[in-house]
Amino acid sequence: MTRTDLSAITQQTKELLKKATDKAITTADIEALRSVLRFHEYRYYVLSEPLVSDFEYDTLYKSLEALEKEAPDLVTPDSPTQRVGQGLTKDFPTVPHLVPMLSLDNSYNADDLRTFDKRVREATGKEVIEYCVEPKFDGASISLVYENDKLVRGATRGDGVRGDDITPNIRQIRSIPLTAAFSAHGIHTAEIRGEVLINKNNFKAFNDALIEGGGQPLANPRNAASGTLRIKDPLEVGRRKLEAFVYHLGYYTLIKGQQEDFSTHGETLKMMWDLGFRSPEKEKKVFTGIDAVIEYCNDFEAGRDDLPYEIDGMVIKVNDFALQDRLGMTTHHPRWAIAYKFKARQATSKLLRIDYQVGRTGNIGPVAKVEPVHIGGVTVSSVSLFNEDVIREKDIRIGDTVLVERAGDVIPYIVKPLVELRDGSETPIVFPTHCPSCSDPLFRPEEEAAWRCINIACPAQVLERLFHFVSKDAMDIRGLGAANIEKFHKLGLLSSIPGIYRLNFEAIGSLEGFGAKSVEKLRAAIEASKTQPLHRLVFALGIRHVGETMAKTLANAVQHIRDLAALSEEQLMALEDVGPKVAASVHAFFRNDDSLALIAELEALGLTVTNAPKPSTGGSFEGQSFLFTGTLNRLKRSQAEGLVEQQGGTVASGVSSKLQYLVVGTDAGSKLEKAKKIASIKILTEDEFISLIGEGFEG
Ligand SMILES: NC(=O)c1ccc[n+]([C@@H]2O[C@H](COP(=O)([O-])OP(=O)(O)OC[C@H]3O[C@@H](n4cnc5c(N)ncnc54)[C@H](O)[C@@H]3O)[C@@H](O)[C@H]2O)c1
Repeated sequence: MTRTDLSAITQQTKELLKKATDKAITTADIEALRSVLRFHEYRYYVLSEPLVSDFEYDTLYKSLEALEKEAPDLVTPDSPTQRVGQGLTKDFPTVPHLVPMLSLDNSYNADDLRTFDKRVREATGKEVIEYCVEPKFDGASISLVYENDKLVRGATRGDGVRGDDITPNIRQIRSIPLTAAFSAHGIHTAEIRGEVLINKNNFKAFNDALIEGGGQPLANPRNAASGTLRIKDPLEVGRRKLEAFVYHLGYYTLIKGQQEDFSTHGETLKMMWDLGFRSPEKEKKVFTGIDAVIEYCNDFEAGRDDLPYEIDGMVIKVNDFALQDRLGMTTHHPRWAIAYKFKARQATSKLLRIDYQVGRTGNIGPVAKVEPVHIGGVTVSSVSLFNEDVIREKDIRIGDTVLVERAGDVIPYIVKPLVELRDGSETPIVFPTHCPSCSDPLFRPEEEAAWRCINIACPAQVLERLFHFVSKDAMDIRGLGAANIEKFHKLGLLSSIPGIYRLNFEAIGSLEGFGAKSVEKLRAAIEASKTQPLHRLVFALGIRHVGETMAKTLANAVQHIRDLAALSEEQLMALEDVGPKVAASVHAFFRNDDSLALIAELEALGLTVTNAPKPSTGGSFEGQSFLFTGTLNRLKRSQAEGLVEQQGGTVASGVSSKLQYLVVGTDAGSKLEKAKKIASIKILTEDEFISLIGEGFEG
């Protein structure tokens, strides 16, 4: 496809989207809609490089569906509504599915689900329907055929009728059993459906390795899973640690004289779980009536980010097989099921300009300003680009249409520019040579990705250092937020960290918006911060490469903060998890006269600069250290660590002979291997850890 074709079809997509939003689409648009949808399906299924968001695709798809409903004579057999996406490659032999692998109808809100329920009730003549609700796994669909209890074939969904035969790759996925006793349920041949996924941790590790090797990271775990299934090297597939959930018994034949022992979808999920598959048996719930279904979908969406794998919605299925048969299917989807899609996480937008932010250590962070776009329930208009290398590697230009992703708590980022959509008006990004705040020339130290301003009096840096010092995880001074710091700085009331402890409260009291009460609160918060434990002060100083955990390691190693100045780089490196980079940075900080003067000043102002022995908390973990590895399923990592600290224990940063407990979640890696070699370390599962906490736990 040439660039002109591409820009024509993009233009056409935009026009149709606008018409769809304005409800101005007519049957005259039907052919254009079809060809545009076919084009985007090819980009999505075959190239794994979509040019529009799923929501935009679905909007056009729904418009076509509505038009065809209005004018059934205009439906053609090759219409996108009459088939599922094209996903056949030329790399594998193809095999027919025993029954077609269809898509799902989509819903986006409670009203859509109520309409679906109404339709089902009307078609079946039932007053209430029993539904089985389960997560919609966001990976690549597969079909597995078992004969005489043996896995004989694994295929992709392909075009829904035929799929790529990828049996050798499928055999590498450990959660897919090679034998499963279907015969115990009277079944001779079974075709089951599932989704292949790569969990978030493995995806991250995989992308990190790609980046390290100089490659481009993959956009999301779904692309990673579907791409991996199609590589022609089964051992490499095995190394990528794919996982599979199976969620549907699509077809089966019975052994002569036998009878099936299930009559609902929920029962088959349990059966597959008992046969050794990973089915959503633990996640599924069966409800009578749609209201409880809606509530469960909302609850699941709220907890989506805590799952170790990606889901993009829920699937609601009529539970009773007899009712499913009565409802039947269209050429595109079964009428007895619907997907409830969560809010989208990706969208396209236009890159308008780059702003440059000065960090507290003088690093210059480019921030892309994009046309405001809704992603995952929030409006995104600023996206960090981290450093100049990211811009160069991704070849991002002003005026580009960019694919923006925002997943859960993760800050939004630019996946890539859509190079195909360039029309020549885009301009390369020219990195500044001088600090945008103080105009000093910028430096880029060797082996670093960031340009820096090294003027420590640079106003932007002063502000950032103050923001960091008072922040929640540092000295936690409430009432001294960014807006107040900026205001006081502007008025000349605050220009350095010690200045916080010398604030002129009288002057502040006379400012607009500050009553006697708020001034008193601020004074009390500042006063209280003086007794924060030493590790918070170490963190608050904003030493490069020293995060919260490292600050604890450093603070625990000394009596007085000044003692850190006496440690050589070698001595620092002997501390847990301190590498050469951290050691060099800490050493440089404490050998600097300005830093020592700052510490002396803070000590004179009454801040805690010594490491007082911790009073006994009487907690049951007193004196014990814990480390967590792998993905926890019941607790969030931060929650688990908090529980340890609450009980008087400490959280270690690595495996060593000083560690007492290693708590192991799913997919634990090298830490577990290392810990197994040290006999004194007790290895606990998450459940064992929770029972150790005992009755205090209410999670
Ligand atoms: N952005 C684009 O350009 C573009 C292009 C084409 C398609 N799409 C997206 O893809 C969607 C269509 O893709 P699709 O046909 O794969 O449909 P889908 O992804 O919306 O839903 C169907 C699929 O869900 C999967 N699934 C996961 N968990 C399941 C469970 N528990 N039970 C049943 N199925 C489960 C199955 O693989 C099934 O094939 C569109 O709605 C659109 O959002 C986007």
